Amino acid sequence: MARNLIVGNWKMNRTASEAPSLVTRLLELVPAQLPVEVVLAPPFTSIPAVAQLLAAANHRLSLGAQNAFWEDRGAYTGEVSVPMLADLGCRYVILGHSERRHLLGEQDEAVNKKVKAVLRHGLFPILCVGETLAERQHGQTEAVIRRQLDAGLDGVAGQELKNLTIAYEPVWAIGTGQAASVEQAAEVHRQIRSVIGAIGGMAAGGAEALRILYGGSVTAHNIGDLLSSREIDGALVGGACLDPEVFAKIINIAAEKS
Ligand SMILES: O=C[C@H](O)COP(=O)(O)O
Repeated sequence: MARNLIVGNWKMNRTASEAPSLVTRLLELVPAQLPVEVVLAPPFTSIPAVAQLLAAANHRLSLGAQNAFWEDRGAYTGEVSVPMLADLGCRYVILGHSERRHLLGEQDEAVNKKVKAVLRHGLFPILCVGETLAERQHGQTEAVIRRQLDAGLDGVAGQELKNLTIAYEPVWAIGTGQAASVEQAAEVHRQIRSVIGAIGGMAAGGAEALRILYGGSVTAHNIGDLLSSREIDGALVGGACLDPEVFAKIINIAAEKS
């Protein structure tokens, strides 16, 4: 498994008719074999179109989703289950994104059920955690991260943690153009590693293999510096992944750093 992981979270952007031009251009710009793992996470409606293009191009890019429900099937209007995503070829599922927590009221308990459902079906959850600006200013960053990890991973067995990726996304850095500094990100990544180490009952350093991504205003200009820190194992990219030229630059810089 490649150490670095770059995930493009399209959020609620691009229709299914618009998706192919973005992906086709990206595939032209990025080599088929990469020393870095790349995941495209389009909206649910574009997943089939993107899956088809990736399969036809025989490219090693993976597919991800931006959310999933915890039950497999049933009367849950508007929800999409993990088996439905697996059936479309999704490998990763982003969970607990701050936009879902803050704009849609998603609670830790729901995030936890989703993490467990994704693991149960053999897919890979990307659990997002991060503090607001007010929480950082009040010195609560570590406590917030610890709460989100403890609650989000409640009941997850130690051996399942190897399939988990964490994305540290300070809310104040998302879509603002003001990314966290490498030092700020690395400090929180160290805290995350220590919390996960404790949850997994690992000895000190045992959580070293855990992949922790940074997200929040990642660009082609700052990805190189971010990945120079050994604490940062990749990026969850929002706005910049919608421009194939920029996203390809990010991927190619990450490949050089791998
Ligand atoms: O999931 C991606 C993050 O929310 C970051 O978004 P951004 O790169 O537009 O700041």
